[in-house]
Amino acid sequence: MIEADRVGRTFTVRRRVVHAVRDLSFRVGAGEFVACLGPNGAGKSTTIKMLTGILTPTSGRVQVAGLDPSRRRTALARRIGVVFGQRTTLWWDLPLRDSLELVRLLYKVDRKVFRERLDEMCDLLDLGGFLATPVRQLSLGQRMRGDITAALLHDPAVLVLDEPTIGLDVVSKAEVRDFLRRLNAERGTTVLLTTHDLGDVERLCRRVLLIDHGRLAFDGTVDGLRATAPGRASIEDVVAELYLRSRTTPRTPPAPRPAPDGPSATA
Ligand SMILES: Nc1ncnc2c1ncn2[C@@H]1O[C@H](COP(=O)(O)OP(=O)(O)OP(=O)(O)O)[C@@H](O)[C@H]1O
Repeated sequence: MIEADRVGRTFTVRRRVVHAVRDLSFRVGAGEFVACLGPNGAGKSTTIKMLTGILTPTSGRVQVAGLDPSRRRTALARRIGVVFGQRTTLWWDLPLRDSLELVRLLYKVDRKVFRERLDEMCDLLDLGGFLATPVRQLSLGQRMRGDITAALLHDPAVLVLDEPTIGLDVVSKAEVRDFLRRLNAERGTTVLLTTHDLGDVERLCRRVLLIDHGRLAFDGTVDGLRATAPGRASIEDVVAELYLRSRTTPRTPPAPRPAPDGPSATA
């Protein structure tokens, strides 16, 4: 369903080349629920942006739902839903209901289907109390529920979320997680999310991709991730150790230094 094959993305900032993502390869099958972890600046958002067609890779190949995201952005939009926790796709000054109606028009969702889905989302995400509220007046938790609804109105096969629980209180987090778990289990929607909240990982994901310095550092189960730092009590401790190791490990091996009295053989 999602495929990254030796993908790279660079940015040039004041003539300096930043390698945000390097040589990244992974596959996510239909119906999987996968978390993408990594320290700040590791390349997670850049990866998500390439998977959703916002950014074009500078090397390698990406396919999502059988499409090249940057070339088939419109076609892809019909197959995937995207939620950015730090930004809304809703219309700031419109009531949530009108904002969702605009999304319906954009995605050409049949009016009857829209009503059924909205009713369902109102039940599952408890939207009813604030459908008439302008988006700018919504709390972060309400806005997130609105954004998730907007991303799912066209019933996409894949849902990609960038930090969906950021800033949410414990109850809102639990509600969003419960909703995502059910979406994956009952509708079979493939879910890929980035997060710094390891509660999301423990409660939702069977598989973890760990990105470090733009490269894939781990791809496996949550238990497999724990096993990389034996003796650590919690998943937070495991991940903290991995991130600390990453800070102290050079990104590329240092060039061999010649011995003081000239180059030596294999010493
Ligand atoms: N538009 C851009 N222009 C220049 N550099 C960028 C741009 N976007 C990202 N970068 C750089 O690419 C690297 C990876 O950034 P990215 O946002 O993908 O990391 P991240 O893992 O999502 O981080 P965080 O967890 O802090 O959100 C960083 O060094 C960042 O500064």
